[in-house]
Amino acid sequence: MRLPAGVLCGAAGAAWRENFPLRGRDVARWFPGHMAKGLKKMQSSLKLVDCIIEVHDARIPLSGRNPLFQETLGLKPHLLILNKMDLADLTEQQKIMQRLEGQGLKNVIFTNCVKDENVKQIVPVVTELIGSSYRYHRGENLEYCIMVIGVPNVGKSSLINSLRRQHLRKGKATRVGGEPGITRAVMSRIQVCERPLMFLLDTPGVLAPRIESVETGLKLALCGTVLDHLVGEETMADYLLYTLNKHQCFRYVQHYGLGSACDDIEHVLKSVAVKLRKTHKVKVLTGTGDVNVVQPNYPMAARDFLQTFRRGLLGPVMLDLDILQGPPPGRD
Ligand SMILES: Nc1nc2c(ncn2[C@@H]2O[C@H](COP(=O)(O)OP(=O)(O)OP(=O)(O)O)[C@@H](O)[C@H]2O)c(=O)[nH]1
Repeated sequence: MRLPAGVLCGAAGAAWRENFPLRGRDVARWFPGHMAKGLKKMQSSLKLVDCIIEVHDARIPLSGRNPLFQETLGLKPHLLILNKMDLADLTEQQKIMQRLEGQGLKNVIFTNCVKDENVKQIVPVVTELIGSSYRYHRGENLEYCIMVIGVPNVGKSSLINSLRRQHLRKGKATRVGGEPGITRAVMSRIQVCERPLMFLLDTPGVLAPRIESVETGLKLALCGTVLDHLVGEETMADYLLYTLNKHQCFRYVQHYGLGSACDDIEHVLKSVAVKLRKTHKVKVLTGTGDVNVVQPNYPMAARDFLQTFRRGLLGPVMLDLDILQGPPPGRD
């Protein structure tokens, strides 16, 4: 594993890396066939749709949304759901809302679809949005049809299931999974509410054909929207460590019993592997013959570090803090 230059280990407050050497594999071009097909089908079904709910991850409220959605589906009333709020540090929520408003996004709700938090706010907002728009193609039809869109793994299916629990007291209608790309069948039409009679169309997660930057790709990958092996788990673990240190989120130190915070991913993963007993013996040839050396299992340690983060056990984070702390667009 290559080590980043200028690594520092020490107590909280030490100087952390100012930037991340961007050496991820090309995340920027992951656009599998089912996504292209999905987007086409979504466009062709638009005439049936009264409103669009776009679900995105609350840890990256300002980056990683698919610009194709705006270009191709932007004709309908739009509600942005920032889901997984339980995993996000929302200290700067006001600033986030201001930035989104600057992008023309006025209807935004933060949710936790596992615990059904804030999900009850959605139907009234959608009803209001549709009421104030001209449903020229629907005439007297009193059914509401909403399309749920978003990049993979942000909780689109979970949102539909949560709405059903809240309004119909019914269980799962659509499959939920921890890996991106679970929903592949386009356009399952699912009832979520009786009054008003509301149906949601679940859609497959669609990433932009070109992600705007490698850093955005890494943030999307940390949130689980891109398959881990496409980026490389050890690169992602290093980006995670870099982010946690930069944001002074040192819960990982206690979680893994590290003694002190550290900016050296090799050192951290070694300690993680030892703690998890994920080590193996390798034969090393020396001048006096073969010697068995204990080697940490870096890939397994990296996987555990990522999964622990995604479960929220390393504390809430705001991966777009760099954007929030920078100048608003158009003022640099
Ligand atoms: N912590 C947390 N996890 C959530 C939340 N909502 C969904 N999840 C989890 O996120 C993962 C993905 O959820 P899905 O509902 O399958 O996401 P999706 O957007 O439909 O995924 P694709 O089908 O890949 O596009 C699952 O493991 C869910 O349990 C939330 O609010 N908080």
